[in-house]
Amino acid sequence: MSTDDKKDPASWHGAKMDFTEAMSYGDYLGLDQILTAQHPRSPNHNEMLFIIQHQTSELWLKLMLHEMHAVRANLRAGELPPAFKMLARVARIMDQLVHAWDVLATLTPPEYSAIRPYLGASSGFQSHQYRELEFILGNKNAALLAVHTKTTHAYEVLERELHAPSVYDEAIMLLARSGFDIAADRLDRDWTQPTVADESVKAAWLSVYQQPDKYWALYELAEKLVDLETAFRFWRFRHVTTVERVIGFKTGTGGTAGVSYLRKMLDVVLFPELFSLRTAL
Ligand code: HEM
Ligand SMILES: N[C@@H](CC(=O)c1ccccc1NC=O)C(=O)O
Repeated sequence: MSTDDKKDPASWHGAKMDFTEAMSYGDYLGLDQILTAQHPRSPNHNEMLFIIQHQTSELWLKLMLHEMHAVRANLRAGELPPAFKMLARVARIMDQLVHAWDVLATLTPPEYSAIRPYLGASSGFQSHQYRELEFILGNKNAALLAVHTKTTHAYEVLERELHAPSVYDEAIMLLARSGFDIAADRLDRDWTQPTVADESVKAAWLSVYQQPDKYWALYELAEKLVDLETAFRFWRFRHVTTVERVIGFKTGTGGTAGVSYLRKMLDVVLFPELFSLRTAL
């Protein structure tokens, strides 16, 4: 690099400097929109943390949904290797969100209490992307559509997802196509209902785990799903413990009892047979 280079505003180590005609980093990423979407409502310094923590979570949720829709399509098409790759990615994203709680836990009760009155009735309970993720994983609950206005895109998406087989339903259909004897009412059911444990599904997964060499792809699928559910459980646990640390046992802004509601959610089992079969191994 010559001294001239350092002085020339059109060149720094050969880097392109003029983007009047070309697409720049910020153009490509839509940074003008993203970086002007933080609107603190309180005078409190810590609200920026609260906003960015949620916005980044929503971006990761968006990617998780993008991946999970593709996982379901790949399972349906019997394309397992790409589905494995995506499931592994989603589990790692979930791990990242688990660790993100460490940042939010730096928010102390008095700091949050200064922000909370400005949140009104808004709550993560109303996150349509979170609800869609629960639905695509099989934790269906039609009653929760009501927080979304009927005419909105979010409502339509959630309604469509409520009626569609979950990723786990697709895995079970794959078991049947692989020759396992799955109960007919498990293969064609009311998809709006949450996953319920089924003995024929448990027996099929048990065979897979008893002969991994014979059923390697299904075995790998099962373990990828267990990885994902494990990460999700950690997320739920960190949520409720962080909430207890920050607001104690106050009622939630979304109207639920708060910590006791979130604790109840720790009982949700997304892929029941994949966990219950372990006792038999
Ligand atoms: C100080 C931080 C937080 C507090 C005090 C808090 C508190 C709560 C409470 C009390 C609920 C129950 C619903 C209600 O009545 O409002 C809830 C639900 C929820 N929160 Fe948070 N939360 C916090 C951070 C977060 C973060 C960072 C996320 C990430 C996106 C999040 C996502 C959710 C979701 C998705 C629900 C619905 C859970 C379900 O229905 O199973 N929350 N939160
Ligand atoms: N439910 C929380 C409020 C809350 O956490 C929240 C409010 C607005 C936007 C995101 C939120 N995060 C998760 O619920 C509370 O009761 O304090």
